[in-house]
Amino acid sequence: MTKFQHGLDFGDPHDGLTQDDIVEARTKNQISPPVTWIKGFLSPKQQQLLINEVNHYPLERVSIQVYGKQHLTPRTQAWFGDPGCDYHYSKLHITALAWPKVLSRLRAKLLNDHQIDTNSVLVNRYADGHDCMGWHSDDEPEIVSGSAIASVTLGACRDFVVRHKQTKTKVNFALASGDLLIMHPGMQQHWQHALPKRLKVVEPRINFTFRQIIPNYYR
Ligand SMILES: O=C(O)CCC(=O)C(=O)O
Ligand SMILES: [Fe+2]
Repeated sequence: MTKFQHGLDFGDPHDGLTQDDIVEARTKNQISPPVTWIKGFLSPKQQQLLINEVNHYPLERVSIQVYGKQHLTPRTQAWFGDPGCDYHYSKLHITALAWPKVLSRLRAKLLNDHQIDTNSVLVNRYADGHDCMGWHSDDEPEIVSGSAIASVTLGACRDFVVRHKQTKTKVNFALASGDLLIMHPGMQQHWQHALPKRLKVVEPRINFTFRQIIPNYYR
C-alpha cells in the first residue's frame, strides 16, 4: 500500500516559486487539491467480496433535469445510509436504503483506518467508458460542513479529473480498483470534479462516495 498527499511530493513543477509562495498557494488551494490518494486500500479479496455484493444492489438510471430537459443519468446508482439520511439530487428525493453487510464493513474500515465518520454513501456504476459524470462539487447543503468525502473505486481504471474553480488548474487521478481518494474539507468549496468518458474502456467501474450528511435535513 502506498500513501501520499497529492502535491509537492510527487513531481509538480514549481519553477520560480519560493517555498513561501508554495505554502501560501497551497493554503489557498490554488496548486494542489486537498486530497489524499491511497492506492490499494482494499485487498483483492475485499474487492471481490464487495463486487459480489454490488451485483445485488438495486442500481438504476435516474431521470434528472439538465437545462430544463429530462435525461437519464449516464450511469446507474443507489443510495444507502442511516435512517433519515436521505439525499436530494436534481430535485429528486432519494430515501436511504439500509446498509448492506459488506458495505457497512467498508464504512467501518474508513472510520477505523482514517477516522472518516460517514452516515451515507452514493454508489455509482459505470457500465463502460461511455458512462460518465459531469463537472460538479459535492456541496449539497445537507452535507456536514468541514467533513471529508471518501471515494472508493472498484473495477476499471478511470480518470478522475479535478479542476480549480478560479484558476481552472486541472489535476488527473487515474483511480484503479481498490483505491481510496479522500477529499478533505475545502475540496468541494474550491474545486470541481468529473469522470469523463473514456471510449476505449470496456469494463465496468463502481465507485462509492461516503459522506456525512445532516439527518432529517429535508423533513
Ligand atoms: O465515480 C467517481 O469517481 C465520482 C463520483 C462522484 O463524483 C459522486 O458520486 O459525486
Ligand atoms: Fe462528486
